[in-house]
Amino acid sequence: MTPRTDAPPPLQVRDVTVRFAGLTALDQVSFTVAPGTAHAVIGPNGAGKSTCFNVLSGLYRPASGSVRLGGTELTRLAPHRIAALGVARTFQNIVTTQGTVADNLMLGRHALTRAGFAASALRLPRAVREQRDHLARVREIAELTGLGALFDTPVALLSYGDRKRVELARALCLEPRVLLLDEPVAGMNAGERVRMAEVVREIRAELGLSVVLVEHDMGLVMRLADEVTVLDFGRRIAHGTPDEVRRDPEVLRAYLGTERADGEDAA
Ligand SMILES: Nc1ncnc2c1ncn2[C@@H]1O[C@H](COP(=O)(O)OP(=O)(O)OP(=O)(O)O)[C@@H](O)[C@H]1O
Repeated sequence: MTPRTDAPPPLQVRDVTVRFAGLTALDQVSFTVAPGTAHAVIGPNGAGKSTCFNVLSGLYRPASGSVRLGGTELTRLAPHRIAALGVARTFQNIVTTQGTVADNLMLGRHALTRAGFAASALRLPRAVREQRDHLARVREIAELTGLGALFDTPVALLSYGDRKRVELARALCLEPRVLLLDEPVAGMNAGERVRMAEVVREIRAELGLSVVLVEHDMGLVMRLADEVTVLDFGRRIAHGTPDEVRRDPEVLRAYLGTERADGEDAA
């Protein structure tokens, strides 16, 4: 019910390979997300970033390799089991259009609800108390993500940027120890991007969780990430701090003609 206070375990990705028919979408990819750090996975279109995220969250099962959260192997677990272990994700495309911000965040608490359906429906005292505690925590998460003033607003009335933050807040309602952010600023305007970057920084500082980020916005990646893994055609071609990867000749080559790894568009 209360926020998790223990440090997140390391997330270790080792030699992960994913094949679709004849195509190797991930080819023996390895990286480690150290506890409490922000780790970005970047690369040109088709590099394997989404495939990597889908492996981490249990939507895809790799042909070989392992993903371990602390001592627990994740690759054989269903997505809801992985979420229950404290790995929550957001999705690129917003699907939320129904209910208020509060309703959506309470849905994010579902997996943490102990009182059964019958107890809740009958409004038994334990269920009522649990519901009240969840609502209080959900309100805190709304404040933390800048949604406090919009708590009772229907999601359908929100701007795109605010709705993306509802998605983020809903993932936080699982009290994750590792947060997977799939293109968190895709489709946002400049102001919304800055706001989202601030929120991600704040939630990391406040909740001490690890963040794994897939993102095309290189400026955001360079500002937020402690470490960066660069994929190209399913292979890891570089790895290091933002400063190290932005100078890496392989990375510059991979991005040539698409975008530069230093956050500037290629001329
Ligand atoms: N379900 C699938 N079936 C077949 N091929 C797939 C599937 N998902 C991804 N691929 C292929 O695997 C490769 C990696 O795709 P992926 O979506 O992981 O790349 P990405 O780096 O996320 O790209 P983008 O930046 O364009 O989202 C691509 O060649 C893609 O066409």
